[in-house]
Parts: sequence; structure tokens; C-alpha cells
Amino acid sequence: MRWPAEAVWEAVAPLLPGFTVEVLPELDSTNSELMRRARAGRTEPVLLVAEHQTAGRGRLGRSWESAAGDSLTFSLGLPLAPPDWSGLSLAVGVAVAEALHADIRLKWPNDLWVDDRKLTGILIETAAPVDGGASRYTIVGIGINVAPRAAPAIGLRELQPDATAPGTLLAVAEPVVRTLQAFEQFGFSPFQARFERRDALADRAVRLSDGMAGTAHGVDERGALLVHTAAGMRAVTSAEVSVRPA
Ligand SMILES: O=C(O)CCCC[C@@H]1SC[C@@H]2NC(=O)N[C@@H]21
Repeated sequence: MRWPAEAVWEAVAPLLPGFTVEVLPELDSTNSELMRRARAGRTEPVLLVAEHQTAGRGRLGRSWESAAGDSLTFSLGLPLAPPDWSGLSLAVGVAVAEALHADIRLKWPNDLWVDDRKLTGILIETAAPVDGGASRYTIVGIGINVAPRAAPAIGLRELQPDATAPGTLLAVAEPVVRTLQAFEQFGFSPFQARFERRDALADRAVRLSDGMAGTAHGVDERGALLVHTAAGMRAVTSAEVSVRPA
């Protein structure tokens, strides 16, 4: 199904004052496109949506696969200068989850899960400081599965049978922008309790990519994952975390 691009533009643009809104039929990756533009000096606030990505990217060099029409793939680009960057992807996850459904959980640090199946991935990248100042051009890429997907993924339609990619964009775009603005001012701490209400790892046995095992106990005020290990409580700021089978 093709997007009603003009209608989407007309509905979303008024929600995002100061942003240019673009809905394109195909791109390699919305994140890659905004990074190319930033490197060419174009650092204005943009919402860029691709109906289809030919080379969608995930974290850690992974790819983000989606067929046309079965997912929502977009990036927001804007200059940001928060006093502390830690926890940004968690705050964005809170905004997306709260905008979509009560049953969505947050899997530290970047994923949204339903019943331990991945619904959404978030890829945040930043370009060089804007005009040599404190702001960095920040590209927040979000991929949301909409059509039902085989495990280990899941589609939003399994929670909301009438979900569509354009409707999902309308639901999440403004909350994510408001979150980025709040994060720039206040950092992660206002999002800590909201994250913990949806924490998919809370009180679960986890394994970190460095081999350490323990039990997850929420996040601290900077968004670090707290893991109780044999060596004591660790505040984990960068690692892959997997749930250990019970
Ligand atoms: O799960 C992950 O590792 C993150 C996936 C992020 C995918 C989105 S889709 C829109 C934007 N463009 C990309 O190439 N990636 C992000």
C-alpha cells in the first residue's frame, strides 16, 4: 500500500512547528540521508519519513529489515545541546511506548518489546557540532513494525488491529519531539520513573555482553542499567543485555 504522502504531510506538519516534514517513497536509510545532509551543512529540524528503506540500519552495524507498507521508518533531525546526553534513547523509548500502547515494555537501552518480542528499534546518531557551538545535529531514527511479524519480532497490529504506518506516525511524532525538547533542558531524570514503569528487564535474570550475569534492578537517574551481580551492584552504561532463561 502506498502512503497518502500529501495527506500525511498535511496532518503531521502542523504538529511540528519549526520542522520541515518530508515523506519519500524510498531511501536507503532515513538516518543515513540526514547524516549526509548534516555533513553538507544542512542542520535544520527535519522529520524525514521513508515508505521503504533499501538499507535500513540498526545498532551495532546490524540492518533493519522492513518491506514497504509493513512498518514505519522515520528519523527526526535537529540540533540539540543537552547538559548530559546519557539516557537519550531511553527517553525516546518512553515517548514512543506511551504514545502507542499500555502493553509496550522498554528493553534497555533502545528497544520496545511486547511479550519479549521486538516491536521497535531506535538508532540515535549525532553529527559534528553545529556552527562550532555546543549543539550537535542529532538524528533520532525509529523503526516500528506495524504488520504482524514472525517471532522474535512483533507488529503493532497484533495489539491494535487497525494500526497503520501513517496513523502511527501521527501518534508518535509530536510526543517524540516534545521529549527531545524536554531532554535538552532537563536530561534523563524526569523520565526515570516513566521508564521503570515499563521496564522489560525489571527483576529478571540477565546476561551482559561482557559475560557478567546478574539481576536487573531498574535504571539510575542517568539511565544506566542497574544490575545486581555476584560482585555487587553495577551501573551499566554500554553493553548488550539479554534475558537469561528462567
Ligand atoms: O533496533 C535497532 O538496532 C535500531 C533500528 C532503527 C531502525 C530505524 S528505521 C528509521 C531509521 N533509519 C535507519 O536506517 N534506521 C533507523
